[in-house]
Amino acid sequence: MNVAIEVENLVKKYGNNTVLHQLTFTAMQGEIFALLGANGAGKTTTLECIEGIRSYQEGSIHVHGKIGVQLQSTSLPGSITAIEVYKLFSKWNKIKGDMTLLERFGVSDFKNKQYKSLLTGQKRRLHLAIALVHNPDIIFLDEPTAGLDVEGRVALHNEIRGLKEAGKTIIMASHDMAEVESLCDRIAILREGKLAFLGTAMELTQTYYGESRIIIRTRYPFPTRNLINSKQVKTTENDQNYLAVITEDIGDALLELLTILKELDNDVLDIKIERATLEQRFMEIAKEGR
Ligand SMILES: Nc1ncnc2c1ncn2[C@@H]1O[C@H](COP(=O)(O)OP(=O)(O)OP(=O)(O)O)[C@@H](O)[C@H]1O
Repeated sequence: MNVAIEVENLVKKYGNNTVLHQLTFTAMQGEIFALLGANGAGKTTTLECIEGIRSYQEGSIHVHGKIGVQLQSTSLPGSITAIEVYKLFSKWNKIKGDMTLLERFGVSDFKNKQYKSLLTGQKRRLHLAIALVHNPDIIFLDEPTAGLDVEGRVALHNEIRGLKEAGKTIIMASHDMAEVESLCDRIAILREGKLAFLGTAMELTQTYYGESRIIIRTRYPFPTRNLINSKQVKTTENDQNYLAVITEDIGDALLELLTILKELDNDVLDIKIERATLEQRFMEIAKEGR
């Protein structure tokens, strides 16, 4: 896999306020890469530095390919029609706009409507068509499905997957963890302008000192006094034949629980393990930086 974007030791200051501190990461060609962080963490600043519309003080950025940027909803005049917007951007890119893109994103259905009267989903589809007009290699999406209904969301997610299949690199900022989990190959989490996490969604929920919950249903009640000296089990909830324990080590805790149950000649009827969700993990890293 080839590199699409290389950001190395990026430092950005607004006046005396340093908002990006030696930021380093790489996005690969053909991956969907999420840039996450709490408000003010530096996502927009990072994207704008990569897009080349913001200067920075130190470090380097290398972008390997043509970029396309999805506009924010407020960026266009209200009286212009959808087709005029599309032609304007085609002209700006010195190309004859590919009208099949309008069909593909359903823009043709509302091409003569004024921008101000478009629904949120229509605006997003138009913005995506504009971002793709010059057939870019790397596409920047900012909250691509915010404000869309379920149907619009699913349709747009399929389009984004289609772009990836066509070999495009997608860099997206999103606050929607379900969207990030289902779409993105890798996630970078910024906290106060520093990289707090870089990896897959799976790594984000699995690797960690995070706590998990083991819930066991047994044939007979489980006397919790058996767990008083346990190193693995932090807290327990016990209700007749249900036992729920919190642990940082699922393997050892499970082994210990099953051994005790065996000794007591108690049967296990069901075991359920609940891990931290992506949302919980994101909150921990983005807010506390653990
Ligand atoms: N034009 C500017 N002038 C001065 N400070 C700025 C400017 N733009 C952003 N900042 C500051 O830089 C920091 C990072 O802001 P940025 O908008 O990049 O964060 P963000 O993660 O995109 O936040 P959000 O999720 O709210 O969009 C914040 O402290 C913000 O106040």
